[in-house]
Amino acid sequence: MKFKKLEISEKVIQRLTEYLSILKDVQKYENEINSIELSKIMNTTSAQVRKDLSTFGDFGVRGKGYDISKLIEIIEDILGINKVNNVIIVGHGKMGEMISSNRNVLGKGFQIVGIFDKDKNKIGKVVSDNLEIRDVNGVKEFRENFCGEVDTAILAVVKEQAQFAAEQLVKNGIKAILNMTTYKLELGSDITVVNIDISAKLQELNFWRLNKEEK
Ligand SMILES: NC(=O)c1ccc[n+]([C@@H]2O[C@H](COP(=O)([O-])OP(=O)(O)OC[C@H]3O[C@@H](n4cnc5c(N)ncnc54)[C@H](O)[C@@H]3O)[C@@H](O)[C@H]2O)c1
Repeated sequence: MKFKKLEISEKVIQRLTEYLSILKDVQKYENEINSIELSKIMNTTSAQVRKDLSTFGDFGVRGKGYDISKLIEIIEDILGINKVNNVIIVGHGKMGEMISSNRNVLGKGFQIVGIFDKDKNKIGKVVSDNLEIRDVNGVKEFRENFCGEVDTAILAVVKEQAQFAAEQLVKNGIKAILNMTTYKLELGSDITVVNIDISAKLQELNFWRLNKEEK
């Protein structure tokens, strides 16, 4: 089933990933959970939980709650992680290496199938899991010859190269970019971009730390 972006807010998807993580923990000792219990762990209201989950269908049983393993299955299906998604890393500096050398960072449903850089001194080097760093100019050929879809890239180039590198990726068929750079990419509306910025998150954290109300 396809969901229209306009109908679903980013926050709902963010919460969906949080529900999944909580459900996986709770599954270790419970088979069912109701919206009140889930809302307490999420620090939200039960109405919010019911509203979020009802965006995607009618999963709960009135008076009984949700079957946890079924709900996990449904959320994984919605997030498309019940199958393996192929991902390439573009830019294998400190950040790219941190990701490629620690596959756990990707979690369930994703595998790195290619690593690309423009640095001639890096190209040809074999890094974790026997993946060779390839020339970034070879993304198109790589995608065409790979047995499976490769639509997603993690962009970890220097900020100054971000827009150029992203445009090249799009020209070569990439449809979704996890943007690790702080550059605000401008790409067509058919391209999905999600930005990750640890520094911005720390600033946000700091604001809330400084403005925390005393209990
Ligand atoms: N998301 C975060 O929270 C976070 C944290 C730290 C750094 N960053 C950002 O991540 C990016 C990478 O940082 P780093 O410390 O790994 O930098 P780095 O200089 O160590 O590595 C950058 C790599 O990108 C390669 N590169 C440059 N232009 C390229 C292009 N057009 N195509 C392919 N490869 C190219 C370089 O050869 C190099 O290997 C930067 O934009 C940095 O600001 C993000």
